[in-house]
Amino acid sequence: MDNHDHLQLPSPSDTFLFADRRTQSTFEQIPVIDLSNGTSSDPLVRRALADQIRDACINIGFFYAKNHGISDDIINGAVNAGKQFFSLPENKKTELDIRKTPNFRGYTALLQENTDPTGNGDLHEGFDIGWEPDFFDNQSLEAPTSMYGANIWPGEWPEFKMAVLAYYHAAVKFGKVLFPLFALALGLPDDFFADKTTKPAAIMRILHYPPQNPTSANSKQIGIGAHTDYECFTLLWQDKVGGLQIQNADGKWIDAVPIPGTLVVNLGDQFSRWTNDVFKSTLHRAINVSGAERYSMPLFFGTDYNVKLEPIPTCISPDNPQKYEVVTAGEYVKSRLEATYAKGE
Ligand SMILES: O=C(O)CCC(=O)C(=O)O
Ligand SMILES: [Fe+2]
Repeated sequence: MDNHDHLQLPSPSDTFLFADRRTQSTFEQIPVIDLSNGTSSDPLVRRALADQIRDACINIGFFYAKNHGISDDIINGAVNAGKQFFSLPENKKTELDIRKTPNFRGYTALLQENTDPTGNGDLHEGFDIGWEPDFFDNQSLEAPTSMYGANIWPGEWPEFKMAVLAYYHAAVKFGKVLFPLFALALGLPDDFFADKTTKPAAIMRILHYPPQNPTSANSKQIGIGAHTDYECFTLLWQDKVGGLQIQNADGKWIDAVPIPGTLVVNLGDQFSRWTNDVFKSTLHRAINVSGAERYSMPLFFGTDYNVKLEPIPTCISPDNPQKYEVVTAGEYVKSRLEATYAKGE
């Protein structure tokens, strides 16, 4: 006997037809999910966790993950490295201009990005890194597409690289805990995404949002314009300042207030495509009217470049026919990134 008698595994007849479970919920709150058992092998524990994740994904597209296992030291190391980097003179930062790299790595200046196509540029600056083969194994630095390949780093500053990579590794590791739970949440085998995330397309950013005048908060220039993310899911660390907002089905902006010790997890458009919109990639934006500098660190976790974003059969029904043409994950993200950076050219 164990203490899970009250929990039931789904019987085969319960096999979810997710297409019929989509909701248009008008959420006001974002749930907090405790991931301390995220790596448990107990099927009942995993099922219970996956059920919470499924509810959040179907109704909201966002949740807070607590007990994610990334230490404060690692988080603070990366944020502080970012703060120091952003305080460098502009010409030092633009030496690493993201538009000079073929694989979207490096520095983005204020207003250089335009995440909402109707906006006039985003009021943040950023520094981006991504997956390099050496991070996880000894494969050669073959670059099958321009999305892979080396990062660029500020010269003669090894501490910066170490601190940022330490967070990167830790966040990727946590992402690898979540992928099987998302699979379970979709009624799929635990390892459904394993062979699709061998070279994970995981771009990490450190973002700096200078404060903006509250009276301009509805203008076309905000911290990051309204958008959905491009990959499967995003892990976002945010500081205590606040400013992230999420739109519910009524069009109301709900504050994703900072909760210390948590990461915000939100779904992106790769997952909308896998699930034919059953899992929501919810519109969000950030506006920093706090008067203080704001820092955040998103990590966008997608599948390997060549994986096709084919809808999962249980997410299709006569009432929810296939919505998206099948494209590869990498080409999809690349086209979205190109559009985001087109403004500053
Ligand atoms: O900084 C934030 O709170 C949100 C960042 C974001 O939405 C993004 O980078 O896609
Ligand atoms: Fe986002």
